Amino acid sequence: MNRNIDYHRKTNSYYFSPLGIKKKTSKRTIVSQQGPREPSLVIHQIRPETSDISQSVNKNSYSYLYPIGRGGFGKVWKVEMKRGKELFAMKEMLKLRVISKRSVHSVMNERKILEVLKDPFLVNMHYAFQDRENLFLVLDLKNGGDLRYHISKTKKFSEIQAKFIIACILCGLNYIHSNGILHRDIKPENLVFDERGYLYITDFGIARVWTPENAKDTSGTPGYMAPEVIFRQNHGIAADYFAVGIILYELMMGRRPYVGRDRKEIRDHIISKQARIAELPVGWSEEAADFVNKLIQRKASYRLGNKGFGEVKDHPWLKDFPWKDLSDMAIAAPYVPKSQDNFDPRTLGDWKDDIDPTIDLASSQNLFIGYSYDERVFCETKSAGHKKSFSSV
Ligand SMILES: Nc1ncnc2c1ncn2[C@@H]1O[C@H](COP(=O)(O)OP(=O)(O)OP(=O)(O)O)[C@@H](O)[C@H]1O
Repeated sequence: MNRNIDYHRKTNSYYFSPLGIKKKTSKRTIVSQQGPREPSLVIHQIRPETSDISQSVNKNSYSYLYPIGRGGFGKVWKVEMKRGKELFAMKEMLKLRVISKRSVHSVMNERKILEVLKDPFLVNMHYAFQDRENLFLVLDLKNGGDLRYHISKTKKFSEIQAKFIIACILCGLNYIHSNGILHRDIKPENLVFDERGYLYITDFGIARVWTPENAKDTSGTPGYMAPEVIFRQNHGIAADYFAVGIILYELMMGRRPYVGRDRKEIRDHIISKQARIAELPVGWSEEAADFVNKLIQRKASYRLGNKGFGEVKDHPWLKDFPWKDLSDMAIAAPYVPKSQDNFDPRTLGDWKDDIDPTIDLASSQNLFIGYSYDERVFCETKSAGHKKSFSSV
């Protein structure tokens, strides 16, 4: 994995660093702008040796086994790499759909961040490439379904099960934070199990490099968003720990502490009252309730985790947790998904989305997520008229 800022002499451009793209000094517009909603494509050249992503891998390098899910832009397939027979999940994203949903920025952001992050507690990316119509990400295959699915099925978890689940999240989160990145969308939908019951963090669409000045925008999912994010204040790693507290609250109580139909209602609840666990559910310890209450502190500076993973793992609830065995994946998980119970094939029906008819097909085909076969270019789309990237956030 490349951990240095990369410099491309010919184009005078800097690319990937451990903290994302540092600086771009050269760009070349290749598609003319014909209307206010059409994309213009800006190509940034990068050196092939700066990346793990090999340009020789493409769609034909895989045998498609069957679809295992449906994302916002296309199907997710279980695939087998022809060379080596390794199994992966392949996320297929229709370029027209990505542009129509103004999500180019988040898709490219995810790809850039996954390029630099590699950890056993994340869903890692192995390859990124495209054909004329689709972008593809080849990811670790995690067959156990997401935590949202399991919460809806299981309702409440035992303390032992919840502790294991939270410990997996904390391991992944600690790795992400130690690379200077905030995930900013930790929630059950973005946590997936493998068949053994280990849990992995996925979806880096709105993750970002943390710097004190830049983390002021509001993004995330209402219900899991820390108050400082909702109120557009500067935020850091404590915002991700707040989401962990909400998840543990949910595993313990079977509901979330701050609910509402929209951001405004949730915001009103947060303003009016500090949620806390006052009554212990049967079978749960005082330490667990204290751990949750400290993580869901509204004020970030008082929140457990504000000073980092060290203080979280020193909390009495986690005091004797076998971290080394967890990171060696040597513990039998106390909650194990039943095989094949995590995916409803009916969700793979036809898309009824409206693809924006004004998007120029030829332009969309020039959207690259990996290297194009001959030019080795990496591309971002900018919205015409405004100097602003398409974005879903
Ligand atoms: N790495 C993976 N291993 C196994 N299944 C996966 C993997 N990634 C996704 N899936 C399956 O595909 C479904 C859709 O995943 P995806 O990440 O594309 O969802 P999404 O967050 O809605 O998409 P998007 O980020 O494109 O909006 C998941 O709910 C899951 O069932």
